[in-house]
Amino acid sequence: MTTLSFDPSHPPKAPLSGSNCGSFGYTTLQRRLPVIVSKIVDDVYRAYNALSDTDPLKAEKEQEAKKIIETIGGLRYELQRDKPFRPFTDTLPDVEEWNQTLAKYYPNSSWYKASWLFSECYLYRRVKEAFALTQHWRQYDPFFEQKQTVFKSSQKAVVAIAVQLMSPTNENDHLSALDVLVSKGPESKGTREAFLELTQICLWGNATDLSLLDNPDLEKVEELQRRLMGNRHQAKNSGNSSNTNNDSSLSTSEDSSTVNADQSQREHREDQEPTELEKHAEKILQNDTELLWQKVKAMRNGRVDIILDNAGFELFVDLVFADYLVRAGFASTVDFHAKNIPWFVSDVIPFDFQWTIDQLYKAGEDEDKDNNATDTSATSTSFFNPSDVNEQKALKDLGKRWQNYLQQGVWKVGTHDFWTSCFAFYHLPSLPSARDLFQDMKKSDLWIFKGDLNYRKLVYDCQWPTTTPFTEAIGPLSGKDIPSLVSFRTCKADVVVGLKSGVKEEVEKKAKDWMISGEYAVISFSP
Ligand SMILES: O=P(O)(O)OC[C@H]1O[C@](O)(CO)[C@@H](O)[C@@H]1O
Repeated sequence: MTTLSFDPSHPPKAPLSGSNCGSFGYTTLQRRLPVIVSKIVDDVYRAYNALSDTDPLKAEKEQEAKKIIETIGGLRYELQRDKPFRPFTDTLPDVEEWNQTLAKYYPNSSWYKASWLFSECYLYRRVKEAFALTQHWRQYDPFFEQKQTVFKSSQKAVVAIAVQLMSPTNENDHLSALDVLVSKGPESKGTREAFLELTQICLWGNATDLSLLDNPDLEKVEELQRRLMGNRHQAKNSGNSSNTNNDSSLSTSEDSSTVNADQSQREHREDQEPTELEKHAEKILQNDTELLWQKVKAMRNGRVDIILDNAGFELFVDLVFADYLVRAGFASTVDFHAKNIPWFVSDVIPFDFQWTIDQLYKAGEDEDKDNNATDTSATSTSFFNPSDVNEQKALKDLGKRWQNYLQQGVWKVGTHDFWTSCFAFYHLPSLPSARDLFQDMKKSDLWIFKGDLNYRKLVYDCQWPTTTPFTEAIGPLSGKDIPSLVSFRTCKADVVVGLKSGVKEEVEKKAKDWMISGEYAVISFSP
């Protein structure tokens, strides 16, 4: 392996590490990861118990499943006893790089000695190894069921957004709300307002990820989404599934085609309570939305790359945002980057991506089976099943539109081992194994990084003072030959940069756990 221009074990500042007692890294290694690992054991146990007696390979599958359970149990033991890292033994294409990195940069290192970032990535790669060493379970995603369950609890929010985007704005009008908004062109007020609202929805979609919720309380997830999408739900719950919701820019501006009407609605709104999204805007501690808008506004038929984070509701709102960029004419292609292997519990793998779109266009239809890699999960009714025909139609239309984007190459979904390596994004321009990815991504106009882990990898997960400029913390990624990039991230790890002086002290007074609770966020832009 060629020598790296940045030694992954020596970031530019002291790394976050499990060795710092009381840090979130420590809590994660001590408490959170053992729970996550135990849930994998439970999942595999359930999966092999659900194997059909008529399956001729049942005995073989069962034997392999027991081996996986034993291996994962061993992994938990190594983690809890802080045993030294060992090399990987499977034959996946990234093994050589992992093993060379371990040997060169982490000799004699272990879970609590290494950086938190490395240890955590190593753990998920070891989980993959346990499955990769089998014949029948190599494609199995032990997190799929959890992702599915939580996404199901997002149905109300998903339906509400779909209805808002897809419903005609009035009876004589066949155009959907989003189309009306963007039909006035990129410079129009409606297009800008839709942008402002959708960036926030896209941002806060990152607040409910499964690795943070050890025991996801589905009611809490729903409540959070209800609060964020508050005004949409009020409209929906009052039986109004078309666009008469006055508090949302997706339904107000220009949908009556007169700016005057829009203005009077805005004036009327001034007397009202701020919307939930407006209230949440105060919690965006670095908010570069305006800089991002200036960039996006100047783009015509460009290329956007979205480095995805979580499946479920977050993926859904990412797709909504990508749809907006296409319909407004800012982007003619969107390249989505998913993970190659199950990662940090709820990260999107390509199967999740297609599955999500499938569930939308199949809304309300009966179907036979869902297929994870084994025959263990079966459902007899469709995943989304709203009783209202307009709601069903909105989901279906959205799903069909997105499927068309995929078929026409407007949207592309790719993976690369770089995203599930141990490397921080500092290494993207210089890592030989990522050269193809980097060369391709350089053709883009804008990179959008979703979520906490991507942010940690952007800023190398180290102990930066919070006032460090974002462009400094991302090192080589702020270089001249790199496209503009933005990170949409709710804060779930103890590293935050880009704050004005005094902000940290202020927010600390309000919430001691502000860095890790997912309640606060940043939208950080690098031109
Ligand atoms: O899904 P996200 O937003 O990348 O978050 C991943 C989570 O996992 C962690 O990396 C730790 O397990 C946290 O930093 C973060 O809360």
